[in-house]
Amino acid sequence: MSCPDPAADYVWNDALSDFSPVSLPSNVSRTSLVAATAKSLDKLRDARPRVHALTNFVAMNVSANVMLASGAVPSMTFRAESMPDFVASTASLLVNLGQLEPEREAAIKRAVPLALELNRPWVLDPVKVERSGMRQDLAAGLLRLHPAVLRANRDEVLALLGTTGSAEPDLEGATDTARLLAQSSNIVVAATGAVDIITDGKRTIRLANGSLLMDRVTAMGCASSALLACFLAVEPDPLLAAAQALFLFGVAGEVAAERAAGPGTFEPHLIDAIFAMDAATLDARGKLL
Ligand SMILES: Nc1ncnc2c1ncn2[C@@H]1O[C@H](COP(=O)(O)OP(=O)(O)O)[C@@H](O)[C@H]1O
Ligand SMILES: Cc1ncsc1CCOP(=O)(O)O
Ligand SMILES: [Mg+2]
Repeated sequence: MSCPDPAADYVWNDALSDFSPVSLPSNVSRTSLVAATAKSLDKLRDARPRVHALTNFVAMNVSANVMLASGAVPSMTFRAESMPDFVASTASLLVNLGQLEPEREAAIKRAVPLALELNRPWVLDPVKVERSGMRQDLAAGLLRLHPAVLRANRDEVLALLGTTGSAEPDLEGATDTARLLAQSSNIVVAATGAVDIITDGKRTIRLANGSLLMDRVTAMGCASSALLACFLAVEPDPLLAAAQALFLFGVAGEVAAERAAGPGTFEPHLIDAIFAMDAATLDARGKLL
């Protein structure tokens, strides 16, 4: 049975009428991305920040393990009344729209205005937004509140731009599309796929690591968004936080794919590879386009 939170709609509608855009600086090289990713991982492992993830049941377990492997400490309650306590003490927040049962929607509408008020960076993952008008409406409202980063696959990016049809087949088209959404929403967009495109509309970083197996194991996108929330806890520039998280995730995915016998054994190898990641491995494998 759902548990409506009477405060949620009031706080939510109030928040929608009051947002402030972010402003961003410039320039990233491969060498600096390797060094910055390793540095952020050191910070995560030392400080062990707590990161609150409002995510779906399919993704919870793998996301929590990916977060723990990075050094962060996950919390995942989606009880609306618990949001003030959990958001006040979190370093950053993940908002994932997968499954989206009423309890989690109420928690999201309570948590996001609190995160904005308390200056906690947050990530939006608009899971399968192209398939549901209800999810479209919620995602559009959330985008107006300026998440630090939107992490979405190419179909989701297109849906948020209001375009129908399937994702751009070519990289330049997909890059233009991601830039357009970043500019029109004034946020960082991390459009994942075989190549991850991370852009604030001016600066763009494209990462070509990862494995085909990541498309054959459930909730890899959700787990990448969870890892991104962890990096927002230690890296203040959202473009760099997104690039570092997806760089780590992609390189760890490649390492895992070499060790796994198939999708069934991929996930534990991925978690092991994140846990053991170092600057030398990032440097040896990192591919920027
Ligand atoms: N064909 C592929 N080759 C390499 N990496 C991939 C591939 N497909 C997805 N990935 C990686 O898997 C992760 C999840 O991305 P994606 O599949 O786009 O998300 P979602 O599960 O939300 O659709 C990202 O880190 C992405 O780089
Ligand atoms: C909610 C849900 N339903 C099917 S898969 C899934 C989890 C999301 O998966 P992904 O992160 O790969 O988009
Ligand atoms: Mg997804």
